[in-house]
Amino acid sequence: MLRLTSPKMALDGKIAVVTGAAVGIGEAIARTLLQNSATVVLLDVNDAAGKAVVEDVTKQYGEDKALFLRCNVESEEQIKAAFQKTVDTFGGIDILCNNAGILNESEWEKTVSVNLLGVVRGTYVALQHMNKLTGGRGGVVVNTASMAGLGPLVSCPVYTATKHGVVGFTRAMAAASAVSGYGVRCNAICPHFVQTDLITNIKSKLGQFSHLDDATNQMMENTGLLTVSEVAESVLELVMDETKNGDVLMILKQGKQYITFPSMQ
Ligand SMILES: NC(=O)c1ccc[n+]([C@@H]2O[C@H](COP(=O)([O-])OP(=O)(O)OC[C@H]3O[C@@H](n4cnc5c(N)ncnc54)[C@H](O)[C@@H]3O)[C@@H](O)[C@H]2O)c1
Ligand SMILES: CCCCC[C@H](O)/C=C/C=C\C=C\C=C\[C@@H](O)[C@@H](O)CCCC(=O)O
Repeated sequence: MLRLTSPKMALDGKIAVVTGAAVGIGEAIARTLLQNSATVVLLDVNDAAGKAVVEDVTKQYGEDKALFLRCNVESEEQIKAAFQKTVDTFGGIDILCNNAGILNESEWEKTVSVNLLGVVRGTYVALQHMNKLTGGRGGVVVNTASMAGLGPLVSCPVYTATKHGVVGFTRAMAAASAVSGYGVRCNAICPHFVQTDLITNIKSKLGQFSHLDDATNQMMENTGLLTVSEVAESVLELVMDETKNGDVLMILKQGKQYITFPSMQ
């Protein structure tokens, strides 16, 4: 295939928004998109860390390639403002990575609000800008689910529910977009355990299920930990491969695999 640009230029001119981008997987996603020439808006509630990432990547990629905006994905108002600022500043949105997420079985309603409702809010607001039927130029949404979106974690039933919801929402949105002609692809990643803050002090995050942490800790020991870069590379694959819509990519230490779901027909 004749490449008109180098692979690293593949996202030149594309505008990406990444939620939960200040640290962890989101930071790695933002850096990987920048490395491939996208312009990236980083959204998070951690101002200090988010601004530090932007300061660092600006040295590497130049001015006007990255912007940090404080945005709590629990607030539709803040999401609308951040996305409008993105469009006003850079001219549109081509890529959305709904990545922000927490693990807290005590504050389980907050977990639902961030992990599931935050993905719905982000997708619906982004569609107002990306949908070809309403003046957008199409694009792709990649949602960060989890292996807990494919199978239950005994120690965190609500977290499990949110991630199952992200997988289901992503697949349904992908179908709705395809049938409606929105021109927006929707995909999800399901990483196994990744070395980030989210999995530190797990027992303190399990609430009434803290006595069940052994099974999860044992699984973590058995499977090993993914790096954030390994996860970000999978996000890049789903962003760049325009054949992917409604796809769910499981990411394990030993490799990655697209999930096949039972046919409903
Ligand atoms: N670490 C893992 O083992 C693992 C595995 C699979 C999936 N995930 C998922 O990956 C995503 C990123 O998690 P991580 O491991 O990088 O965790 P992390 O705690 O290192 O980073 C999460 C980021 O999201 C931000 N955030 C939290 N609540 C927010 C909100 N309301 N609005 C905006 N930003 C918010 C945090 O400030 C932080 O910067 C989450 O959705 C998580 O469920 C993590
Ligand atoms: C308490 C840690 C939460 C980490 C959340 C993060 O999203 C990582 C998830 C990684 C793996 C999840 C695997 C789920 C496997 C299930 O299908 C089941 O096989 C697990 C059985 C053991 C258990 O702890 O429930």
